[in-house]
Amino acid sequence: MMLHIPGVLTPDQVRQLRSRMTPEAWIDGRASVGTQGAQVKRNRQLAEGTPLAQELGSVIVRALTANPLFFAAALPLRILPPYFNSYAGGEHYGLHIDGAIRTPANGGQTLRADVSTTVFLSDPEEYEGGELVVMDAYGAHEVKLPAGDAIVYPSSSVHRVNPVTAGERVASFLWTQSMVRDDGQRTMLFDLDQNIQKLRAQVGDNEATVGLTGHYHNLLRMWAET
Ligand SMILES: O=C(O)CCC(=O)C(=O)O
Ligand SMILES: [Fe+2]
Repeated sequence: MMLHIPGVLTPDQVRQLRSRMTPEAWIDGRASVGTQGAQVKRNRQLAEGTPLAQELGSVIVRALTANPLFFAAALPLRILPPYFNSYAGGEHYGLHIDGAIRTPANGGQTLRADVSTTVFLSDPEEYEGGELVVMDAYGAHEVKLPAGDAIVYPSSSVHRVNPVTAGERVASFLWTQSMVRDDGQRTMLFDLDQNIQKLRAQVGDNEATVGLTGHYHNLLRMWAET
């Protein structure tokens, strides 16, 4: 499932994060990638594990974990400390797949990447190109969102970032291990959850909505690892 989550960060939070990213903080993005990714990755990132990356990353993690849509879609068990990237002057990230197993720079707990997230920190008007393109069985999906919005997509999908031909595209990206490993199961749980919530808003709670909520939790009980 691909899901657009609007307003994860407020405009003020975006401004504050951006103001901390001074030019000298950026390093070659190939520092955090395997050999295949290194051949197609041309961008810059904040160095992993530094106090700056940790501080800015914790703003992103707090905002995402407090967001009901992110929680319902990703069902997070563990979140790797977020990364920050910048693309300008034709920089891009060619077709690749995110590695399955990730260990934080500071030696924290290893996780399995189930859900990939990009939080946009530049508005679409600030740059040309730079679309995140995610492939799935239904084709190629181009994503370019307002600053503060996020996209989540399965880490199992091949994707790329188109060259940024003018301006600068700044984003945060991160990997989540979900309590539910399988994207199809997560999608079913998300759809069920969202429809139960719609129903409860329309008719309030009754025996049927309680029963459906029970069904949601029983599926989660069947599929979740904690
Ligand atoms: O910049 C993005 O939106 C995604 C970056 C990406 O795919 C990666 O670093 O693996
Ligand atoms: Fe990626």
